[in-house]
Amino acid sequence: MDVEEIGDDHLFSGIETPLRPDAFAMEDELKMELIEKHFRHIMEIMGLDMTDDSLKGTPKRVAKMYIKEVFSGLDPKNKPAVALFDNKYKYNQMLVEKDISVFSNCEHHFVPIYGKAHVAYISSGKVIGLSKLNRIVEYFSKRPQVQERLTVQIANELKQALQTEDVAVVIDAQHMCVQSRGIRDSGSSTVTAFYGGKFEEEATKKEFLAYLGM
Ligand SMILES: Nc1nc2c(ncn2[C@@H]2O[C@H](COP(=O)(O)OP(=O)(O)OP(=O)(O)O)[C@@H](O)[C@H]2O)c(=O)[nH]1
Ligand SMILES: [Zn+2]
Repeated sequence: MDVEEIGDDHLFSGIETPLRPDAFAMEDELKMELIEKHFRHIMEIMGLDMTDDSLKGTPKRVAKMYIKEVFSGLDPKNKPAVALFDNKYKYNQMLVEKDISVFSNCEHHFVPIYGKAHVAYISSGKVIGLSKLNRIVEYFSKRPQVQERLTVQIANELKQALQTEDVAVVIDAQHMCVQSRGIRDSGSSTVTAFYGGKFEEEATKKEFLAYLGM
């Protein structure tokens, strides 16, 4: 999609998540206290009885969920450590990690995006532990996201971690903002893809997609 064409460049600006330079100047504890306070205010505005047993803990739960769980990937201190190992097995073919669960949130509506990511790379002489592929997907998912940016952020991190251009990422996900509200199309899903280096070659791309049954 061309930014110029849609004429709404604030919606789709750049590969980096738009964060202010002072994004982490405030301690997590204080962030949670403030989110709790403001979320309670939102619930009060909606007329909810905040003395109700089931509701009164919700602002605190939401604050903890935002900072420690679903948006914890905003903070670089939560980035997974990825150790590189020598490719002593001399495995020089494609490695595909498929069906990695994606749980993210749409940055336009703050409702879930969920689906599967499939990532692949061809070793340049180094390998990483398999679970690190899943962890990289998880880290970038735990941000307010658009699927295009999520795809590119994962690909860039894989390139950097694995010291190769030969990486591919496909994400197939469902957006609750499309399914449960707005257009309310519960049958559609969104597929995005990144192909770098050798994956831009037709045969390599085809092999990767064949492993995915695509
Ligand atoms: N490209 C892209 N768009 C997304 C993603 N997630 C949500 N959107 C879309 O972002 C757009 C936001 O557009 P707006 O018109 O400002 O929002 P809205 O009035 O709530 O739009 P409707 O969803 O059509 O009711 C919507 O079309 C969403 O479907 C994403 O990951 N990528
Ligand atoms: Zn949305």
